[in-house]
Amino acid sequence: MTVSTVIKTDGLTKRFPRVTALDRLTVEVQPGVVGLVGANGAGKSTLIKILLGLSPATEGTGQVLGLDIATQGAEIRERVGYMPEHDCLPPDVSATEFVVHMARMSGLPASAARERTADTLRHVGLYEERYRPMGGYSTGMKQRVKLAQALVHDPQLVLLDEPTNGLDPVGRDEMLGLIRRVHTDFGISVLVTTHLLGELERTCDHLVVIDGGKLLRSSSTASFTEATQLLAVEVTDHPTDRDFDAEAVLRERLTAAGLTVRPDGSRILLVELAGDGTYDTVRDTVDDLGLGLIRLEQRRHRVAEIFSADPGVPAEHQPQQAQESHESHESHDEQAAAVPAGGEQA
Ligand SMILES: Nc1ncnc2c1ncn2[C@@H]1O[C@H](COP(=O)(O)OP(=O)(O)OP(=O)(O)O)[C@@H](O)[C@H]1O
Repeated sequence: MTVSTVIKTDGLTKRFPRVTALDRLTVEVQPGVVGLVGANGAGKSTLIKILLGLSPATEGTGQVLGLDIATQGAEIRERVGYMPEHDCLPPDVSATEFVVHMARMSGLPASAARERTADTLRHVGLYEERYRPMGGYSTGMKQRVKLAQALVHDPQLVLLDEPTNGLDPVGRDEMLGLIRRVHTDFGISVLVTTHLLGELERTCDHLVVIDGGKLLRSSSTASFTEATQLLAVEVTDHPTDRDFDAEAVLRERLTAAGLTVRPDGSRILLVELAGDGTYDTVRDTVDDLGLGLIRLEQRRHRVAEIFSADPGVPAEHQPQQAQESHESHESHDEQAAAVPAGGEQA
């Protein structure tokens, strides 16, 4: 373990009477924003509770910030913030009262607790509302309070369990921005869980993917989303001929030029890259046909592919990609990037 390692587990196992929630999980997490990816029931919440020393492992060992999860739970919780998945806020108290209380529980003196609470609530974007009872808060406001209480004691690491749950696309984007800033503005490391993959691709430096309690892969986000050998091509309709099937004719011409082409949905063609000349061939063919180019871009891999590529992962274990794409207000280009290299919509 290097000095800067924030989380390290070795053979971590958690067995419940009817299910093995974690199965010999060995993983190391460095500082930064790290996504813990897995479908519902993959073992994410169980791992977080074990890392906090709140639930004992059945087998295996682990350290958080160099502290032993089996014997130093209290020290870990002093240095780590935790945002639980479920609604845990008392409805009759205000955000200020609640976060001050949590700060006092973490050992801050009264005046420091009040000061830190005001700063932290401002940081997460709660202003006048912070004096109102939380029972009347929207889901987005409640998620912000939960984040604030995780940050109020100035931890070195925060564990955020599904922080975007229940939020609409705008709320999700705001929360993801906040999470990113927790690291960039304050240098706090973040381990964030979600079953929405696109979110993590945009927010995290590194991803740990688990399924059925087992580690599928742990690597940088960039290595999950590296470029494929496919060009996505989208063209305009013919300017004058309404009956001209632009995609079909273009496909025919590109194939005749020696390229391998297949359709991807109704408007996009996927062209296999065969050297640098492929770009020129596509551009010239589109131009010859009197069409305009809307898109000519190299496809990137998606995190979702690790699940579809692993035959051991049944369909019900697949994290949500499609639902997210439909709900999200990503730009047209990002939507396109949501289509895996295999050609089918995830
Ligand atoms: N206290 C418990 N007793 C028995 N089984 C449990 C307990 N807690 C979790 N499990 C089981 O362990 C497995 C992993 O659950 P866990 O909550 O860690 O998954 P998760 O990845 O966090 O999913 P979710 O996003 O749905 O919370 C599931 O099959 C779950 O039913």
